[in-house]
Order: sequence, then C-alpha cells, then structure tokens
Amino acid sequence: MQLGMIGLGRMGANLVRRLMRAGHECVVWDVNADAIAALAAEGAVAATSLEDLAARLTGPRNIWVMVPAGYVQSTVDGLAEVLSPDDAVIDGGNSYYRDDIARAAQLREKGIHYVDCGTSGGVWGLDRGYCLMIGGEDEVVARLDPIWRTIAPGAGDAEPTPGRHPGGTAQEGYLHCGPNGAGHFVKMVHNGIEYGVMAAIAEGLSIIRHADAGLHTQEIDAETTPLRDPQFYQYEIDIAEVAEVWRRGSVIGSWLMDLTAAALAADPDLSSFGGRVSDSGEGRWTVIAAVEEGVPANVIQAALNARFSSRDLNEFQDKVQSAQRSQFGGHAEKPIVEGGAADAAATAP
Ligand SMILES: O=C(O)[C@H](O)[C@@H](O)[C@H](O)[C@H](O)COP(=O)(O)O
Repeated sequence: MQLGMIGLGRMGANLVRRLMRAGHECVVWDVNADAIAALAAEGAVAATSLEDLAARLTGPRNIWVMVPAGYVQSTVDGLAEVLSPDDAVIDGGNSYYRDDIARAAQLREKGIHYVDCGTSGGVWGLDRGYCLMIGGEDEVVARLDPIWRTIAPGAGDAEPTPGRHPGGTAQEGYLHCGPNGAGHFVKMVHNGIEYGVMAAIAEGLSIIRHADAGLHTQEIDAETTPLRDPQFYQYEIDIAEVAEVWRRGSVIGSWLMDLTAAALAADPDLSSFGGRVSDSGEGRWTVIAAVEEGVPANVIQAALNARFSSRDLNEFQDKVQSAQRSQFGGHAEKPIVEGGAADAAATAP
C-alpha cells in the first residue's frame, strides 16, 4: 500500500522503515532535507514540499502526520489546501483528543477524512512494533488496515489471553477504539498509567536505595530530626540487581522494568540525569478527564504532581509552609543531610 509520511524524526522515520520492510511504498517529506535524503537512500520516495507529496501519491491518498505537537495544526491546515475528497490524514502523534475532534470537523468540510492514532512503542517500535489506538470513521479505518497491521507488533509469541474470545485486531496490537478522538483518548490514558507505573517503580527503588539510612546516623548532627529506628535501616542493597531480579518472574515485571534495569546497569547512580522529569501534557489531560468524569485517579494525579515537584514547581508553596511553621511555632528549617534519612517528623513534637 502507498502512504505519505510527514515528519521524519525518530518516530516517523522508523515507521517508514517498518512499512518499507513489509513492502509498502512511502512518500516522505520533512522540513529537514537531510532526514528526507536519509530515507530516500533507504528506498523511500522523496517529496520536496506538501504539494509535491500530494502530487506523488495516488488517490485516495493516505498521509500520516508525525510532527511535534506544536506543528500538527499548521500541517493539517496545509494538507487541507492540497488534498482532495476521500483522501485521509492520520495524526500519529500525541495530540489532545479535543483537537482531533476539531481537526476532523475542519477536514470533513472538504470531504477529507481524519484519523487519530495513538502510537506507543517509542524508539523500540521499529523492531518490536507499535501499539496503535485508533479513532475515526469505520470505512477509512478499515481501508488503512494493511498499514495498521504492518506497524503493529502482531500477536507474536504472546500467549492468547485465557478466556478471551479469539478474533479482532487487539490481539494483533491495534484497535479501532471509536470515532474521532477515541484513539488519542485511549492513548492519553495509557500515558497517564505510564506516569503512575513509572513513579511507583521509581519510588520503590528509592526506598530500597535509602535502606542504609541507619548506617549514616552518626553523620547527622543534633539539628536534624534523628532516624527513629536506625537498627532497621542497615541494608546496602544494589538496586540495579533488584531491578534485574524483578524482571524474572515477579508480579511487577514489565517492559518499564526492563528499561529501568537497563538504565541502572548502564549508570547505577543515574548520574547523567538531573531528575527534572518533563511532561508533554498527556498526564494533565488524563487528570482533567478524570475530574470531569468524576473518576478518582489518585495514583495518576500523584505521579503528575511528583513530576511538577521534580521541576521545583513546588518551591514557593514549600517556602510558604516553612514560613507558616516559623510563624506559629518558631520552627526553623532543618539542614538536609546527604545520605541520611528523610527529614521525617516521626520523632519530632
Ligand atoms: O507510549 C509511548 O510510546 C510513550 O508514551 C510516548 O508516547 C512518549 O514517550 C510519551 O509521550 C512521553 O510523554 P511525557 O513527555 O508526557 O512523559
């Protein structure tokens, strides 16, 4: 099948490679001419502009957009000018589902189809395949089935889910979730879950890493809150090895655990990271949806807040709390002791 690809960054380029490996023809365009040339050298058809991309595709055209979030709308606007009725635009990025609904309506006025596709798998997807969460009209989603089937992982050697009625595409790694926006809605929540799982693994490993706190009590001067029971925190446990053993048959073994173990094996102290955890919006949107639906989402919201705190966005409110303690009790902030127990108030009056 023929597909146009706009945006040849890590995700877009690897999608093209995976499609070409399976014999699909890809016509590619990017603002970066080097990225186009690299894929052309691997067999893709190079386009020189949006107009040229459209001219090189046979109708009805199918064009996948894989550009940074801030460029999706301008790309859709540009495509609206060069495409024809029954052509289809697929947004494979992490767009907000409400934007999908608006973009689908915008293109529908010209008879152009819009499909939102949450694409999970990151830089590993070229070989592992990408999990696809799709939103759009039935007919156009069905027409793109050869594309979904190629990009998705397939059933592979995963055992069928016991008790599940066989059939459908979910077992192949792609799912038509509903009308426009539904694909990105499911991907949004997927990423919210991702925040929670990541945070839980990170917190657990940090608790184990600090299980040596009782060995450092002598370094803590009288100004700090003492560790209440230092005899219970005498463990120097290699967390890289813990992450590794958790990969082997444990309940919490997962791809995120695999990646965590790989990161710790490469750099046990994670010294190349500053610990300021970014976010691209998906967690915020998940929490907004949860609030608007009235659904408790304690874990996801806490994980999102932890990301904000990691970037010192809590700094002023924490100063306010220290000021309040100072005001009502004359309490001073205690110094932070490297390697000591967290400044718990367990023994403080
Ligand atoms: O499923 C995936 O492959 C990932 O979720 C992918 O989509 C991306 O790595 C996140 O969007 C990062 O999101 P944050 O920047 O919000 O952590």
